[in-house]
Amino acid sequence: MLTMKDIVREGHPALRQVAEEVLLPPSDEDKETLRQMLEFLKNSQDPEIAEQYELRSGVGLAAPQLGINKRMFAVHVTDDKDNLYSYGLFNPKITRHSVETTHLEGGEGCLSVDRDIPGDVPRYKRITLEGTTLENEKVRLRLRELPAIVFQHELDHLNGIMFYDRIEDYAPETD
Ligand SMILES: Cc1nc(NNC(=O)[C@H](CC2CCCC2)CN(O)CO)c(F)c(N2CCN3CCOC[C@@H]3C2)n1
Ligand code: NI
Repeated sequence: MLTMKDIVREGHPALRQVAEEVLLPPSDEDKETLRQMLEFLKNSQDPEIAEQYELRSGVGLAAPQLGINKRMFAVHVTDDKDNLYSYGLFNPKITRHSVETTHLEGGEGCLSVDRDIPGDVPRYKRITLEGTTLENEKVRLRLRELPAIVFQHELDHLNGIMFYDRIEDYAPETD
């Protein structure tokens, strides 16, 4: 099973690369890796398992965070209407997005970043994302709010972008 020791941290070159497309149909090895990533997220959201294996909780995980330079990520997140979005996706891409943006209250974090970095991370409020599932089926997802934010955070990892790259540096407010 994957644990925190498998997750690379800031400074590892994989976090700043543009990951390579996965050849389809996905190999058994790529499917196994993606399945393990999804399992990590589920484990990390189980209080007992998370405590036992000292896992930081996650709702998303991208292959570059394992030092794997491939365009694939896993998401396991529930939205405000209790809809569960649980996917392992190969070669995801955003095909449409709202002009409107949103951000996570309290900012974002990252399992590859061992420090708190405050600041709003602007994300599209709504996105349409296409990709290939673990069952090698093309899927088109229309996402909004938290799921949309999570998928955008993971897609950024496939392009070597960290959440704090998107925090605008405001001039300090003059009182
Ligand atoms: C929002 C949130 N971010 C958590 N961690 N950070 C991550 O997932 C990073 C990715 C997220 C950071 C901001 C957007 C994407 C990992 N990243 O670095 C991957 O690239 C959480 F753990 C979490 N939840 C809420 C739901 N809860 C259900 C019960 O179990 C605990 C779980 C905790 N919500
Ligand atoms: Ni991250």
